[in-house]
Amino acid sequence: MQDVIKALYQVVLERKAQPQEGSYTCYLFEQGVDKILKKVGEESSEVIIAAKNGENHDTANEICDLLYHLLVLMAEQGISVEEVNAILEQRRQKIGNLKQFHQTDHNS
Ligand SMILES: N=c1c2ncn([C@@H]3O[C@H](COP(=O)(O)OP(=O)(O)OP(=O)(O)O)[C@@H](O)[C@H]3O)c2ncn1[C@@H]1O[C@H](COP(=O)(O)O)[C@@H](O)[C@H]1O
Repeated sequence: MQDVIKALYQVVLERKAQPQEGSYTCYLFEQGVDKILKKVGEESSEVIIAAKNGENHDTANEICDLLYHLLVLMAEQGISVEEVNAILEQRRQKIGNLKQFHQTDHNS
């Protein structure tokens, strides 16, 4: 999934640098941050509705729409995939260490 996200983010960055006719990504950049935020909000709601309906395939599709719009938001704000990755990795290690610490604490 990480490779696909990186590849999609590259396309989004390319669209930002080189506007193309008929590109939805370029349309979002032209409209600006408020439009991108509105789409992130809409797509989040659609994920919630699909999940409540219990249709996993629909939910997965809505998650893809949300991820795409989040990547557009990241590009608009100048946040790289590597930055998000690094934060997730730090949390994974920190929370993993904390769990280990509590387990050792309980067992001693
Ligand atoms: N992953 C996506 C992706 N997910 C969703 N969408 C678009 O997001 C839009 C969301 O649909 P909506 O009905 O909510 O919105 P709308 O009514 O079309 O438009 P507005 O509400 O924004 O006015 C649709 O037009 C989808 O085509 C995407 N558009 C592009 N991508 C990727 O971005 C790449 C570049 O696309 P272009 O920029 O269009 O060349 C593509 O190859 C894809 O990989």
